[in-house]
Amino acid sequence: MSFIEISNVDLVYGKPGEKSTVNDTLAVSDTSITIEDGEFLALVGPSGCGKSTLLKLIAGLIRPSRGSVKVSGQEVTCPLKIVGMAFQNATLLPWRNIRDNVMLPLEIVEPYRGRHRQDRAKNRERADILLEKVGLAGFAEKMPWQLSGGMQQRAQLCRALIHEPSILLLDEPFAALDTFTREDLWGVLQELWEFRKCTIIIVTHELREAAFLAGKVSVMSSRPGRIIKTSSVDIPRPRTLETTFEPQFVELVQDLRHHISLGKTS
Ligand SMILES: Nc1ncnc2c1ncn2[C@@H]1O[C@H](COP(=O)(O)OP(=O)(O)OP(=O)(O)O)[C@@H](O)[C@H]1O
Repeated sequence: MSFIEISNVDLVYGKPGEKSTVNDTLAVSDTSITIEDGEFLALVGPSGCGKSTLLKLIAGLIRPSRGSVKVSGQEVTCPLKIVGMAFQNATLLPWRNIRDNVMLPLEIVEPYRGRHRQDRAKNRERADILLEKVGLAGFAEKMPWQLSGGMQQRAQLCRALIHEPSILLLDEPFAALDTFTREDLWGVLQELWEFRKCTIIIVTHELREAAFLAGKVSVMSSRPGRIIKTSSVDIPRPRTLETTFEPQFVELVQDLRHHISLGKTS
C-alpha cells in the first residue's frame, strides 16, 4: 500500500446538485498515481490539464466523479487536516505580523486549536524555528508589507508547515517571483523538506524547478488530464544551481519538455 493512491480517477466540474450537461468540464480522466510517504513529487503539464484539480482531490477539497483517492489506505471524503498548502500569491493577512501569520493554522486546526491559548509560548517558538530555517530570523515582528515577495513566500511556506502536516501541497508557489528569487527558494524548500521529511507534491510550469526539487516528476497530458509519464530524478542531494548545468539534469528537462509536447497532441 502506498501513502497516497489515486486510482482511475475522473473529475467532472459541473453545477453542484444538477444533472450533467454538455457544458460540464472533464478535468481529469482515468488518472492513476501512487506517492510514497516522504516522497517529493512534481506534477507538470500544459495549462488547464488538471494539475491543481489533482491537488484538490488529494486535499479532500473535492471528491472524484469516478475512481478513488486514498491517503494511508483511507478513502478521502472530507478536507484532510494532515495537509498544508501554499499557492502562487502569498496570502498573508496584512493586519498580522509575520509570526502571527505563520501561527494562524494553529488557531484553526485541531488538536492545536483547543490548546492554542495555553501553548502560545511554545507555538511562538515553533514559528520562530521555522522562520529561522527559511532565513527570516529577525523578521517575525514585521508586517507582511515590510517584506519582499520572496520573503513573503518564505513566510507562507512556514505557515503551511507549522501544524506539522504529513502532506504539503504547493501550487505554483514561486510563479510570481523573479528568476533569482525563485532559484533561491528552491534551496530553501529543499532544506525544509530535508528538515521535515513530509510528503511534498508541487505543481509547476517550470521544468527546471521540477527537476531540481523532486525525486519523481509526473507529466500530465492536456485536458482531460492523465499521467502520461513518471520519471525518477536520480540526481544526488543536496542539489545546487551548479546541478542545473550538468548533462544529466539538462537531459531530464529536455525529456520532460518532449513528453509535454507529446501529451499536447495525444
Ligand atoms: N471550479 C471549477 N469549475 C469549473 N471548471 C473548473 C473549475 N476548476 C477548474 N476547472 C477547469 O478544469 C480544467 C483543469 O483545471 P486545473 O486548474 O486543474 O488545471 P491546471 O493544470 O492546474 O491549470 P494551470 O496550469 O493553467 O494552472 C480547466 O479547464 C479549468 O478551466
